[in-house]
Amino acid sequence: MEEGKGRKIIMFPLPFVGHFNPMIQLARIFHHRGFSVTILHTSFNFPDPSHYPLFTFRTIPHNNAGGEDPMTQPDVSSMDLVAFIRLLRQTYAEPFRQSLAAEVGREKTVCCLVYDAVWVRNTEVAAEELGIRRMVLITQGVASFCAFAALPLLRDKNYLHIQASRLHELVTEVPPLKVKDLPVMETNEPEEFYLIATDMVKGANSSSGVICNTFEDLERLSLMDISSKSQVPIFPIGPFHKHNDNVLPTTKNIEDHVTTNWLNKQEPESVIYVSFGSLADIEEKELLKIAWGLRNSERPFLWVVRPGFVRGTEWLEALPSGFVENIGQKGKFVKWVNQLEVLAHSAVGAFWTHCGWNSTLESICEGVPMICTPCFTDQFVNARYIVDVWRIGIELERTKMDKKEIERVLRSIISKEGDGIREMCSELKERANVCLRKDGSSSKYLDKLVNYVMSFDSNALAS
Ligand SMILES: O=c1ccn([C@@H]2O[C@H](COP(=O)(O)OP(=O)(O)O[C@H]3O[C@H](CO)[C@@H](O)[C@H](O)[C@H]3O)[C@@H](O)[C@H]2O)c(=O)[nH]1
Repeated sequence: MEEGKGRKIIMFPLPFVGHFNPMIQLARIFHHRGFSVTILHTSFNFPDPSHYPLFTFRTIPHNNAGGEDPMTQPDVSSMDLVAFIRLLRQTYAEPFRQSLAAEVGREKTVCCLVYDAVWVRNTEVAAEELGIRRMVLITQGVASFCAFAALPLLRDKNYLHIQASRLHELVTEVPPLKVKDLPVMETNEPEEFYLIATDMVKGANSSSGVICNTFEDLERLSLMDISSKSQVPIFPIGPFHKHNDNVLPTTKNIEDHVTTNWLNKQEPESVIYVSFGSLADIEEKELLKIAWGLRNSERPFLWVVRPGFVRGTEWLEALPSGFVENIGQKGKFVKWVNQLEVLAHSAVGAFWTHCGWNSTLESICEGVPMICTPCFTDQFVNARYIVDVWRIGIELERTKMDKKEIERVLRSIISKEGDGIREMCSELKERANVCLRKDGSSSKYLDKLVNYVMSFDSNALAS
């Protein structure tokens, strides 16, 4: 399709896998509709552009011209995520403004900026100065966005510092969430976290529109909720990765082939796939509980243990000597996998996940039941919806995790007890397929989005 021909969209992703992947998938969706796309990316975590030949990439340098990169200083690696995001926002605010101005000066066909909701203030000011329309991408679910939007109210009502004895109470302002599901985070900078979360909502509400990686049938009530509170158009066009086989190009390495060969040898729906995404880390003692629980469940498992996953040590050193050898072919440990391929493999019977939004959607699209161990922010919200609303998973709380409980949950989800969950998974998978058909809700919203962006003037001064 050629609708967007001659028009350029500038995109500004947050440089983490869980945020970059959906932005690139969205870029491919726009490209498919004829737009050209330039990605402005921080020098930190700069991707290999040769993997994404459809797009132009420009590096945004850090703010310490000629000096050391503030993002790679030794003390940065020990920072908590909130402090890290604060530093990221400070480091790239002015360089982003200059990069955007240079891009707009060079290109007369720019019709809008699409940026990750977390960047907010830096981008708002820069885009407004240049008269560029800005649209926000929410890489999380809409239910969690609604919970972020409710944070000021919840803070006024003192929910954010509630006693441990009330953690299981329903929060009537944001049902079906319980106090323990509120999208908060353990951090040394709680005020900064509150600022990032509330800025994100304000930034979205003052933008020209919000693009969400979700579909109407999945989050209907939450979509109605934000639409009723916000003046800006909302475009739920997900799941992004299912548009036109929008699978990101990956270079296959030997490890991927070995993993596929191993999966090919397993019984259908027998394997527990374990991955906690790209950011969460765990304590050494948690690693041990997971390892023993997996072993004792006697189910085959595929476990992603990426570097940095265990706080302060290498995972292999944390396990008793001989543990991996004793597991033998029953379990497989890998640093990283092609998750979409793994979830689509017929041998996979359940996904033990931290409930990051991409993993949640990917699992829904493949109809795989989930075991939910959320670690921070939106993951708590996603877990509640997976377990209580969509009924496609079982909760395995991080604080309650011990080897017996793990063993029990792993055995039950793969057995007859998991039948009801599997039925709901198939139903939801089908609904995800339907929304992407020509007359499905996500396809219709995408047409609306394309027409909307087409209505923006190139390098528009009007807003
Ligand atoms: O071995 C692996 C592990 C992960 N992935 C991919 O990496 C992405 C991980 O994304 P997600 O599941 O969302 O987890 P995080 O990396 O933790 O994502 C961050 O960003 C998400 C979107 O904002 C939030 O929902 C999470 O809470 C936040 O931690 C997914 O696309 C996976 O397919 C792989 O390809 N291979």
